[in-house]
Amino acid sequence: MTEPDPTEPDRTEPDRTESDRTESDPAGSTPVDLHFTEHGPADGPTVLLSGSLGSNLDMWDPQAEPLAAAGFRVVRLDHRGHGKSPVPPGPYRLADLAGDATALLDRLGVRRAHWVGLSLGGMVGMWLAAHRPDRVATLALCCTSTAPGPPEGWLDRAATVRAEGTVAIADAAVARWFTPGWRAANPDRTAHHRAMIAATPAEGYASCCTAIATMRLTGVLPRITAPTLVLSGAEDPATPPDHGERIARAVPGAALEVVPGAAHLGNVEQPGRFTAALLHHLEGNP
Ligand SMILES: O=C(O)CCC(=O)CC(=O)O
Repeated sequence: MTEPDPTEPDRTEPDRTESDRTESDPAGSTPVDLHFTEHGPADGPTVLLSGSLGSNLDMWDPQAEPLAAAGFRVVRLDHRGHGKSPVPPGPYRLADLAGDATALLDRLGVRRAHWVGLSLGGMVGMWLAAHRPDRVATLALCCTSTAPGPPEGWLDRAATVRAEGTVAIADAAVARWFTPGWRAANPDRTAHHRAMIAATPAEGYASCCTAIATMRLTGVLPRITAPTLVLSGAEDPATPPDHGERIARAVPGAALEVVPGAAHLGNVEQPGRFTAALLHHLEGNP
């Protein structure tokens, strides 16, 4: 049984609209052709890296080469409305983002992939593992949540971005992505990630905020059968470790690791710890 989640009082009832639509249309709306890159051997087991709101696939720079060197075919994607992927008009649902990812796997001829998702990428991974278990070999859920704050906050953020652009939220977001110490020690890399957020199309960013505001994941976690690792950043203000703990309790057999010295983009701030944990998980579940 999933425990009631006191932080998501208005997300505990099943979302009839979402479940009706996902049962009749598990792939969501018409998929778009996502932008992606590949590293590593084409015949290796596929690892799909799926990132956070406001990012592009460069956020996985610290992991791409090490995972490829370990023999994995590493596929990094830009969500719809992000990076170099198309920007269909919103709002979006997690089902839409998951449908784009399965369409990409189809294009690549991959039946099942190891899913590594951070924040929004983890939310899409939870959706996919629950609704399309045939496509997910293993699941790594990094710095993510089933309820990262009240839906109104996400709808307010979407409205701000639609009115003023992503530049309006870039400073606040990058302050959640990295600890103050890391930002002070890495001003160029902080500026690079701030620019990544500010370059995200407003329609894409805002529409993904709506996907987060309307998602209903808590009830489906017990269905997940993929071997699951939950990684949290000890200093993550956006999806704090107790959010990861709740996921790890609800997904059968899930392992949990809390990484010290990491805020929201823990894979960038603590690349060694994150990559080692991912490799241990992937190699332990071939
Ligand atoms: O990063 C995500 O995918 C969702 C959480 C978030 O937006 C963190 C932030 O930038 O504030």
